[in-house]
Formats: sequence, C-alpha cells, structure tokens
Amino acid sequence: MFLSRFGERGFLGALRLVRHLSTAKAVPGGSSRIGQRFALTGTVCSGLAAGYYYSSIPMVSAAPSAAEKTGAMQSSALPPLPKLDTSHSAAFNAENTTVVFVLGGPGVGKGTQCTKLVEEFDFVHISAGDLLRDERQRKGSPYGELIEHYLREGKIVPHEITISLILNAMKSSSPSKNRFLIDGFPRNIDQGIEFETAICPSKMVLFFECGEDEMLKRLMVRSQSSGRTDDNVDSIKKRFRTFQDSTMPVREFYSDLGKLRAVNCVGSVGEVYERTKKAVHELAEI
Ligand SMILES: Nc1ncnc2c1ncn2[C@@H]1O[C@H](COP(=O)(O)OP(=O)(O)O)[C@@H](O)[C@H]1O
Ligand SMILES: O=c1ccn([C@@H]2O[C@H](COP(=O)(O)OP(=O)(O)O)[C@@H](O)[C@H]2O)c(=O)[nH]1
Repeated sequence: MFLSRFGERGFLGALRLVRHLSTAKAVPGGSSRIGQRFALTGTVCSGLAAGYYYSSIPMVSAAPSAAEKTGAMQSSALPPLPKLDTSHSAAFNAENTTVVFVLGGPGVGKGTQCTKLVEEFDFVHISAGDLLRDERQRKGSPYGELIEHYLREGKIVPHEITISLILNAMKSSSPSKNRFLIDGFPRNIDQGIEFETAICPSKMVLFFECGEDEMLKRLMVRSQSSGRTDDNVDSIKKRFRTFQDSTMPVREFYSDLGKLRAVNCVGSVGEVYERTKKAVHELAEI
C-alpha cells in the first residue's frame, strides 16, 4: 500500500527511516506494519541519529541536494546551504524531549491553536514559517532572497535551512524547556525523516483539517493585517497545491506510524481547541 501510494521515493524514505531507527520500540496501538514495528517515541535519539546535526545558520558549505536543485530557483542561484555536521551526536534526547509536529493546510488555524496550547501547557511554540520570515528579514542573511522566492511561490525552502533554524530555536529554549510544538513542519516526508534522525524523534503529529474554501476565507481575512507577501490569491493557490502534493503524504506516513492525531477545524477557535486538547492529552507527559 505504502509503495503504491508514494512510489519509489516514499519507499526509499521509509527504508531510510527503518535503517536509522532500527532499534526503536513498538508503538502501542500503531495501525500498520511500520507503526507496529517502529516508533520514534520514547527512544534515545542520540544513539539512533548516529551522531550528526546541523550546524547553526549562517554557515558555509556544500552544494544543494538533488531534490533542491529541482526547486523553484536555479541551483546556480542558491547560496551555500547549511551542512550536516557529523562530528556531534543528535541534539536532543527523546527520553526527556517532547516534539509535536503541527501540520495542516495554509490558514487552517495551526498558529492560533498553538498559541492556545502554549497558554495552557508548558510548550515552546516554534513556527517554521515564522523562523523563515525572520531569517528573510535578518540583515546579512545569505538566504533572504532565496526564502522570499520560495515563500511567494508556495514552495518548500531547502530543508537544511529550515532544520537549522528550528534546531537553533530549540537549543535557545533548552534545557529549561523540553516540550516543543513544531508548527508547519515537516512539509514533506523527507524533511520529517531528516529532522527525526538528526534532531529528535517526534511523539505526535497534530494534523488540522478543514476544506480549502474555509482556509481561503481565513487567509483572506488574515491578509488584511498579516503583511505576509504570500497571503495573496496567487501564492495561496500555489500553497494549496504544494500542500496536496507534498504535505498530505506526510499525513499518511505518520498515520502508518500510529502517531497521527487529526483535528477537525470546522467551528470556532474554542471548539477546535477542545478537540486539540483531547488529542494533546494523549501525550504521556501532559
Ligand atoms: N476556528 C477558526 N475559525 C475562524 N477563523 C479562524 C479559526 N482559527 C483561526 N482562524 C483565523 O484564520 C486565520 C489563519 O489562522 P492561522 O492560525 O494563522 O493559520 P495557520 O497557522 O494554519 O496558517 C487567522 O486570521 C486566524 O485568526
Ligand atoms: O518547513 C517549512 C515551513 C514553511 N515553509 C515555507 O513557509 C511558507 C509559509 O508557511 P507557514 O507555515 O508560515 O504558513 P501557512 O502556509 O501554513 O499559512 C510555506 O508556504 C513555505 O513556502 C517551508 O518552506 N518549510
């Protein structure tokens, strides 16, 4: 099923995951073969990650990966990307770190719900999109132009950049905080595998859902005050397409691992939050 749905690339991704996580524990209640055999929850990621993580931004190095060469920019236009630093062990230990990925279509309400979760629970909210927008604005950043281009086109920024930014944000909150909501990430399966291998396994994936018409409505309201260069109809259409093509497969991937908690986002913010809380309460640490 997995192969037919995702093709060779998805299958290879799963193989990579299995290879990296071959000592992981079984998922209680996991629904698929992958889910039953491998869970990223509760395992010591430092050993599994075979000792590497991303150096901090900004950094010099390395050519972009093949996948990124097919992105929105010509590879010749890409500045050097942050590179894997293989001299360190994984950054976070999954035994005392809770990573929850927060996904859903553009404008579904991810950020809104994360803000409410932070008010009630001891989470650090890390929005991948916000980090990218901040980096785009940062004076002297070699990635500003590149990020602006990908955001406007609704495409996925090379993961080396995004993961480096997320890692920096996590490190600046730890060790005093050890529960993270990683909002708007991973945008595709490869990013998820890369993060879980190099940084820390996730414990849960909250996946917020409502129809495109509603998301569009919410984005058009947000566009009146957000100042975001991608909150316009042209960029929104492209973002919807990227979401369907790249991020929806992430849903099934984590569903197979038994970690997905889908949340219906039709209704008021308060109603959606009640559903969100129910899902989050399943985390042992809460
Ligand atoms: N349940 C809801 N009903 C109506 N509007 C909502 C709801 N949740 C969020 N919004 C609004 O929709 C817009 C997009 O929400 P946001 O949290 O920024 O989405 P995302 O982080 O998924 O892009 C914001 O203007 C927000 O105030
Ligand atoms: O891991 C990520 C997260 C975001 N983005 C980019 O940032 C944009 C905005 O993402 P965000 O989550 O802030 O907003 P949403 O699309 O959910 O409204 C996306 O369209 C992508 O171009 C990305 O490339 N990688």
